[in-house]
Amino acid sequence: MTTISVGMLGCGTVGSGVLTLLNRGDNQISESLGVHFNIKKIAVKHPDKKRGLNITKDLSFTGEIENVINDPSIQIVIEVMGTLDQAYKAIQQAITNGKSVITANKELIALKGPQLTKLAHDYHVDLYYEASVAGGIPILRVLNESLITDQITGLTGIVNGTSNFVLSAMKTDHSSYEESLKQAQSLGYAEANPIKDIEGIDAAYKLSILSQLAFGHSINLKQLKRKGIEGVTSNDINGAEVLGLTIKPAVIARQKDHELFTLVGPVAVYKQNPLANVNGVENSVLVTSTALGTTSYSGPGAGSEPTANSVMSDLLAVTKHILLEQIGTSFNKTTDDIGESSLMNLPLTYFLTLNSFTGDEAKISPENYEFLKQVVKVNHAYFCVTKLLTKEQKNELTSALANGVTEVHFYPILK
Ligand SMILES: NC(=O)C1=CN([C@@H]2O[C@H](COP(=O)(O)OP(=O)(O)OC[C@H]3O[C@@H](n4cnc5c(N)ncnc54)[C@H](OP(=O)(O)O)[C@@H]3O)[C@@H](O)[C@H]2O)C=CC1
Ligand SMILES: N[C@@H](CC=O)C(=O)O
Repeated sequence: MTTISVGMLGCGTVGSGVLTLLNRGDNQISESLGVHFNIKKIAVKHPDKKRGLNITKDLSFTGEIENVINDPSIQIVIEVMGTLDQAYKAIQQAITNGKSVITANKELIALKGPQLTKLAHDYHVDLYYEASVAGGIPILRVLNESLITDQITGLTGIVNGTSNFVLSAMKTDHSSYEESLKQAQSLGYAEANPIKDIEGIDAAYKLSILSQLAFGHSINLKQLKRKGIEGVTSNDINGAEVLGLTIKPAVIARQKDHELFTLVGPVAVYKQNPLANVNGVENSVLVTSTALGTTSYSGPGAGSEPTANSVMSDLLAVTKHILLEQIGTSFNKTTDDIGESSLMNLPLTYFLTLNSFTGDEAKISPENYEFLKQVVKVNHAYFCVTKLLTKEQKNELTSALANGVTEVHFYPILK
């Protein structure tokens, strides 16, 4: 039996899930791989906190990250604490100390992934981050292994469990936005700062990581236009339903020639779109590629054990490399020169909700507004579907409506 010493940074929602799965899978791992994992040290912020872990083994907690990353007996470091600068420094140090690293930290990988990949390559250690996108769905392995020889032309997905949970609860249970978000937080789905979930920041990080693997291109997050779900109202959700649509928090990247068209924000989807039925904390990624056409990958996008399962699959991948002396691989592709543009620059159809009338609301009809295709009135709100509009036509419609309506919400419609 080979013993591999592992150090962990963090023992919250994901970290405790990793310990549970390690404990549960101990015998199976020993039997199939002949390996026993020794969790040597766990660095946390509050080492004396009572954790209620359902684990028989003695665990050694420390308040010092250095005690983990500088321990010469530790071969693999699992980073599940979050943060950007601290995690970056810790992982750099762990790698230069010759340790392979597994992380669930999407912010870090989206912003510093290429640098860490290069460092891991230079130091001949592994760097894996399956848990950083779509929680329990093994989407990075699919992109990096199963589709490695295919040409990916587009990605469309729901990759933030918290946002999807909130919009689903507002639609199905008629819960308020605030209640649903609190529930997502108590279930361990939300980020330490939930603004990252609801403002689309977390989804943008994940789109950037997906894009690194699918297109070899790191999205410029400073220039990326993104929207969150904070502006989505119950009125919008109910109005969409009247027209057979559902509002979903989406990410999109479509490659056309040398341009990547991106979107991060709420969209409206018809019932036949597979994303319409992805509810609660579920995530889904639809990948369009030349050989396969469109394939879909769905599952729990956040939460303790689903995310820990992705960490475990990375842990076993690194372990196999250690056993076979093949250490020194990562999820990565070389970056090339692709331009970026907003998907909103392409012609799209939109779902709109109109409220708070200051003019003659009876005028809202396809007869009076040439760009509107369908209009339904419910009490004092109007719900509309537009024709296919260029960006200029959309702006024209917005200005025309500005005369009589003080609140207009636009959602791109995905077929
Ligand atoms: N929750 C989820 O569903 C998912 C989370 N992720 C990512 O996984 C990572 C962890 O998330 P999650 O488990 O939810 O977070 P939690 O807030 O539940 O846990 C964070 C853990 O890290 C420890 N920690 C925080 N800061 C420090 C520090 N400066 N030094 C040492 N330890 C520290 C905390 O210590 P203490 O316990 O003492 O406070 C805690 O144990 C994040 O990067 C997150 O984005 C990825 C996919 C899904
Ligand atoms: N906060 C994230 C956690 C997983 O990445 C989410 O809600 O998706």
